[in-house]
Amino acid sequence: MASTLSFTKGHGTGNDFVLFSDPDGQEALDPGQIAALCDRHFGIGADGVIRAVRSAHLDAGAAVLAEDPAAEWFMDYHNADGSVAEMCGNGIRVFLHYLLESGLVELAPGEQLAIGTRAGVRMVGYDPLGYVVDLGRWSLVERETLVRVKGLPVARPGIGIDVGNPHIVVAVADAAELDGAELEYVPQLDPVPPHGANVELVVPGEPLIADGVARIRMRVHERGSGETLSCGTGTAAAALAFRHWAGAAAPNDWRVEVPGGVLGVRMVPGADGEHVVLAGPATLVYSGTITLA
Ligand SMILES: N[C@@H](CCC[C@H](N)C(=O)O)C(=O)O
Repeated sequence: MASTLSFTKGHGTGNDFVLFSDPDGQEALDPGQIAALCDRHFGIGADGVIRAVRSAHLDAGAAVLAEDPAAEWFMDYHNADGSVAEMCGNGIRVFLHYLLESGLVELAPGEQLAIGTRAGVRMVGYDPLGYVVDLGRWSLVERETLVRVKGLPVARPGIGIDVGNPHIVVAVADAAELDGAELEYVPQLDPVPPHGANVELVVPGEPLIADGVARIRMRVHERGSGETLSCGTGTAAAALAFRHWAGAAAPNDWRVEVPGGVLGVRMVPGADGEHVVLAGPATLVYSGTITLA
């Protein structure tokens, strides 16, 4: 039977999402419905779907409530093809904006809110410069992957970075090579990582470092969504990979230019190890209703 869904369309630097609220966990969508909503010709069109559900009403919510009982809301994120992802850095920043605009939470500038995700609890907040998320502890994956991207002359080595979800970052030769990559096609990975990966291509800014801030350019092919205009966790992974390559002289403050805008990434000390923090704009574009098949 057909039913109606009230949704809001939002984006962070062009990485776009369909958001809806389901506080009591009554309206989980199946992968086919998610893919239909994200279809850019026959649906609303988006890189992913985000359901706002109380952690108490979701199986995956038990672990986040054990980690932090304050994590009342869970960001139930799905990629455009209907697959589940552990984390979405742009999505969680847009999610906070949506929770605030919908009146589901109250938060003053500079305060932080605990949000449940499949990667664990993440702290989010906002200030006059944008919406900010602490992506938590990151890790380097001890495995080099050979990445073949259509439009690039040779396969290149990629470095694995985990920021709650998996990424492989590849340094390409120059801006022309970055622009020439045909990222609408799925990159070929060897070996294939156990859960797949988002693939980021990066080049240094000119100059790489100015006034204590490092700048890079990035394009991304997202697992489950294809090429997107931005990927928040991807920009964090790209900055972390570049800092790894650049060595001790590299700063902890990064600006990552993506096709949809610029995001800020900062590495900060945490009680449990180094954390990576992502900041940038989050926009709600319109709200509507749609009939679900
Ligand atoms: N766009 C997101 C990442 C979304 C999930 C990703 N496609 C995956 O499967 O891991 C971001 O802003 O981080």
